[in-house]
Amino acid sequence: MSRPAVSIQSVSKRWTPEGRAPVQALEDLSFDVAPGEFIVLLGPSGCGKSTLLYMIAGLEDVSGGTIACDGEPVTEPSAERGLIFQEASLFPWLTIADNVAFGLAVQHVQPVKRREIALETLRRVGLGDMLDKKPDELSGGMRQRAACARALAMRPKVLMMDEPFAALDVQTRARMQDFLLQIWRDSGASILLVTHSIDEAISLADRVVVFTSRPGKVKTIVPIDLPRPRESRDPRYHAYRDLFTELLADEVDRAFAEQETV
Ligand SMILES: Nc1ncnc2c1ncn2[C@@H]1O[C@H](COP(=O)(O)OP(=O)(O)OP(=O)(O)O)[C@@H](O)[C@H]1O
Repeated sequence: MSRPAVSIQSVSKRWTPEGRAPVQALEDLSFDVAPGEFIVLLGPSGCGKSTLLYMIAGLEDVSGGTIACDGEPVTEPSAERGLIFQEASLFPWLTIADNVAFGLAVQHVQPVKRREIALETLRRVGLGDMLDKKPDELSGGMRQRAACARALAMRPKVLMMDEPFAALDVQTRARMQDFLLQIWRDSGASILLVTHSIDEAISLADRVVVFTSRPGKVKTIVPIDLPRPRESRDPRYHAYRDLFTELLADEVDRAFAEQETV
């Protein structure tokens, strides 16, 4: 078997906010992500999904355990690991092309080459006509595509997305999911995507990692054994929906029961 793109071994994370009780966000978390695999992280609010992405991105330290990407322990951020947030975090004063080229400048790519890569990537995400627009001249879906282009321009091996489509309307969200599957196939990157939407998880994932309520642990990992594009009328799709609804309801009930006994 090939080396995992991401290997998470016995990872824990404890936050110690100043003047407040420590928070055990994650506990003894272990799973691997294969090269080119699409993983969705699903779990109740506050179970540590975003925290896990930040640690894989190298933006936060683990409190215990190890995270390795392509066999190398993660100690700092790297262009090989892109992170996309719910709100496209583009620089409002730069054009879309300059936003995409920005990360390349940090990597010391020459200006002509930067522009070339930015144009090529923006064309790939369907924004070839928007190069000189500023972010606030674009719709929410377009801004999110530009944020994807900025991450893709760095040719990441791992792309992490934290509820990337949560702020979009239903139709735009469905289109963005199709778009994401297309760029995932084209780029060959592994994807880790956080969502609260069971349908988004079933539509996109190779495997869904379901978290327990805080402290987040792996409750179960469910491979989605359905051909793409996934058809929501398929009875097997419904079976997955029922399964995830039940798994999440258990965790939300458990979190409420614990709050009541505190
Ligand atoms: N910088 C921080 N300092 C202190 N505590 C934090 C910090 N970041 C997150 N936490 C706490 O860690 C826990 C996990 O947070 P995290 O945002 O990772 O969960 P999540 O599963 O992504 O939640 P949601 O689905 O609501 O976005 C929460 O209790 C949160 O309050």
